Amino acid sequence: MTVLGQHLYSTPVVALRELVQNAHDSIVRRRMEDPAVPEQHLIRVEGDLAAGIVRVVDSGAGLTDQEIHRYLATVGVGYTRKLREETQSDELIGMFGLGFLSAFVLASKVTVTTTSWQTPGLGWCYQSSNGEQYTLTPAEPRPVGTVVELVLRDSYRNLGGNGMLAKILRRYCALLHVPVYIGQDDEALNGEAPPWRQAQGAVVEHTVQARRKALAFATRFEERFEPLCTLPISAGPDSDVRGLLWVQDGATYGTSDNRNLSVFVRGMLLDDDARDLLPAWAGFIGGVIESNRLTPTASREDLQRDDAYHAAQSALTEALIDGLAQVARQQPEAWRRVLSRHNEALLGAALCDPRLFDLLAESVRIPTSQGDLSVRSLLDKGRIHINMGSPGGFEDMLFRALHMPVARGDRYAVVPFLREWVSRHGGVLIELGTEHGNRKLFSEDSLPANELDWLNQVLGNGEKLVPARFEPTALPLVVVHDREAELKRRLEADEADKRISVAALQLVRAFTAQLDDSVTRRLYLNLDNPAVTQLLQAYRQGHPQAEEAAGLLQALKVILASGAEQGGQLDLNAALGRVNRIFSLLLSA
Ligand SMILES: Nc1ncnc2c1ncn2[C@@H]1O[C@H](COP(=O)(O)OP(=O)(O)OP(=O)(O)O)[C@@H](O)[C@H]1O
Repeated sequence: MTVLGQHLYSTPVVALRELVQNAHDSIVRRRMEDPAVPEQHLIRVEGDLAAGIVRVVDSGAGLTDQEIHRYLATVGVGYTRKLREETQSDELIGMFGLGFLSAFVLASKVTVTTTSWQTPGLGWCYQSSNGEQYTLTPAEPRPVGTVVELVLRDSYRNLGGNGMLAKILRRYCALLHVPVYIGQDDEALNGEAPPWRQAQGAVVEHTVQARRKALAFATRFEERFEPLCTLPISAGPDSDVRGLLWVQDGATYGTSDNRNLSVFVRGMLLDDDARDLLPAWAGFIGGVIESNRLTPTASREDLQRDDAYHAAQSALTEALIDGLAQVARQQPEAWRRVLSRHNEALLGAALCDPRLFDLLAESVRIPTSQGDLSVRSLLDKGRIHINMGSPGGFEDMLFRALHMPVARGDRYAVVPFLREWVSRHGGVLIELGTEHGNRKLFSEDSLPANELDWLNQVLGNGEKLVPARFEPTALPLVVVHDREAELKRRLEADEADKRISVAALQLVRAFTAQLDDSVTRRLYLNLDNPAVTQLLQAYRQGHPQAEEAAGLLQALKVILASGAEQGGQLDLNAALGRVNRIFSLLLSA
């Protein structure tokens, strides 16, 4: 009893939902069985704060004394399941024969007064303080239906307030098909049907007015964000899921997960955090859905991962992709806001589905050294440059000199997105800092061995010297860090080992084994640069000042590198000293 009553549910408040659900099922039963059934049915939940009492009143089928013994008082057995199996009804909610027990968690005494439609002249009163022992006595007949009265335990007395009851039940019962009234209210808390039930036919019409209604509905459900625009979900052949998704109006980062999905089964809220039904990339999506096919677990707070669940998952992904495409087509202003709020998440999303990629390819923005730009404005003669290092590296310096933006490969999803983009739309992606990328940026050339030796001596600080030709020609030389070698070092560092699992580590090792880290820095010397050509000429002619002039270039290298990164390895003060010395040498000559 303790396990079933107390530990099955995450919160004792669920008991209120269970009682309203029983009232609902009893009304459905009466509609099916009682030929003289009244037109109007209702459920009324009344609280008495001072007395610490809650009453749930229904105009349902009521129970006979036999039924009380057999169904209400027997754990794991319910008339509801029997009826459900006989009629295959989609309306009945209960199935496990357990929910009523949860009342004893909230209440020190439960009294059920009931009159069955089968015996309208008789009343029965069930009473129990623990669900194990109970009494059943005849009572004054009441109008057909049932009153369940809870005398609340001290710790739950606040549930006796009508305001509190309304707050709780508004969430659970928002989509229930029978009106639920609180206290003496004459307006039901679930009076307004959700937008998808109001629409004629299967598909929600997309008029401005319908959109406004849907947005107002979404606003009531989304607690943390303002909904930005809504996306309808209609039932299809594989899944009966219907409802509404919306894009949240709050900035996300690539991996933010604010998915928020409430699932109603047969009109009753089952799970208000069913985020796994939404695709993982939809971190900026909220929604409400309903279905009769999804199967609750016994606690009725989660869903079984069955065929219906997987069908619902696919239906939601489809609705999401179609819905976003529709917003892009029909609501340009909302679409602009979607793009600006969730740019980073959408970059990642685009990689998960080719249709999303098509939708977003031209409109998402790529973070670059010059701010966020569309892929088109990053293209330079069919080439897109991407910095595989962190910002502030030589790549940024080089591209600043070229007046060209370079994409930031250190940001979420940028590298795979750009790779996908060029594979679909053509163009060349130059990944700077990788050997492959460098070869595209610097066309390597050669020099005689003696010249290379001398240059190494006067310009080098342990880098590999590579004679090359590159833009801008005004730049005589640049030190380039090998990003793959850096990555290899980082991945193989001991501290990384501690943070990752053995399996992941094996993968990492397999990957890094392929990376050549024998060269960590290359010094590209620009043979198109006038200073470099003159220097080489001076060396060849045995010019007495050739070494001093080289010293100036070496100083420039150090100064540029210190502005870029890891200048710490080079002596900036010595370089500045050399500039001063050569300066005074020139002027005194
Ligand atoms: N208000 C009510 N009016 C009429 N019958 C009721 C009422 N509440 C409970 N019952 C009867 O008692 C049975 C047991 O109820 P209980 O809440 O324990 O389980 P259930 O609703 O059948 O299933 P679940 O555990 O899935 O909610 C019901 O099947 C129904 O026959």
